[in-house]
Amino acid sequence: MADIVIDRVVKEFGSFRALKEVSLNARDGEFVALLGPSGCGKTTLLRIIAGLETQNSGRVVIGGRDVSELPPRKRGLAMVFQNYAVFPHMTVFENVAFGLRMQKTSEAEVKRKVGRSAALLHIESYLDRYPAKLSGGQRQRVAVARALAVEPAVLLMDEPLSNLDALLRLELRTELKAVLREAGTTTIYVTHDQTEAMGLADRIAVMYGGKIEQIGTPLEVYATPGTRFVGGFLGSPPMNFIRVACSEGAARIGNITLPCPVASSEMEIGLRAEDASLAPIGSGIGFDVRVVEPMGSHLLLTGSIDGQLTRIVVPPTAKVAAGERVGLTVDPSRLTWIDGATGRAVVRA
Ligand SMILES: Nc1ncnc2c1ncn2[C@@H]1O[C@H](COP(=O)(O)OP(=O)(O)OP(=O)(O)O)[C@@H](O)[C@H]1O
Repeated sequence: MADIVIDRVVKEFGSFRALKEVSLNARDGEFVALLGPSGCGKTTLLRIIAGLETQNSGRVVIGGRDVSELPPRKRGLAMVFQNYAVFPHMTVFENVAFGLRMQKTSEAEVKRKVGRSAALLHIESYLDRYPAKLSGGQRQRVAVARALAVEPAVLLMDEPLSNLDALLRLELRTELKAVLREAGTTTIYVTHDQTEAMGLADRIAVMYGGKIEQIGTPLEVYATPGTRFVGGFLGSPPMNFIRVACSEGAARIGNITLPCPVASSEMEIGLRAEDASLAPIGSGIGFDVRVVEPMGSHLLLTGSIDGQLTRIVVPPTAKVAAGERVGLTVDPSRLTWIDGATGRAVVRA
């Protein structure tokens, strides 16, 4: 069993608190993505799990063993970082074999495990080459193959795909997911790329300002954000937030009335761009279209509801022009109600 428990970890750099009592559990074999904007503490948390950084307080427990005081090599984990750290003076074979040789694995076993790992990452055909003769994507595959060759119970990855071009990133992402699922490796993966986190992870921990804002499956964090930050960080375009006042159990938005979950003068309605559709002429919430962008699979409409910036997506064949006022229909059950004062989603009673 290689579950990971991060228990109330605090990290300070001088007087700056980079991690504020962060707790997180990853189950055996689970893939957890740490997602958040630059500076939110993702890398610091990963480095603490790895043992490359020491926390001020809190514990890291891997597979039931408290590793908080152990050096990295004694924690039973493998790591892959973004600047593909392959050794230039070693062939691809020797690079992949590196961890196995450190463990004094027999030659026959080295051959078998390198072969298996290389096959998983599709690098068998260049095992004899040196890294200088490889593309960035191939080098990154070598780094991942090396990490997997030792069959780690826990794999830590920090933006491992960020140096690759978009197509290669997509290809390697898909492979990584399949390979890690097959191997049953518990993985913690740092990224600021929401598509990567959504595509790869069993659960996403969304971080902000040294804290975990929310943790859940990709669908949970996307469809039911717990805070304004999470709703705004996930999704492209991000969730819309429209300020409304709730009185006597109802809020007015555009020219329609919606039932309010709580009585508060300061509420925001979180509306996903794809959760609004065009209403028959003369009905729905008034939406003033300012810009129409044809994106191929859909039209992105930027405009305003009650003077507040709103972006929605509609089918590519929709007849909408900039400067028009159209009506929108929304499904009230898909709206997120945010308390404007706290930024937290309101759970309906
Ligand atoms: N060695 C250090 N000394 C001082 N401050 C640090 C140190 N390492 C990180 N920090 C600060 O801690 C905060 C968190 O940094 P961290 O690298 O964990 O963020 P991140 O979420 O991984 O960001 P990015 O995506 O940009 O790598 C940042 O404000 C950073 O400036």
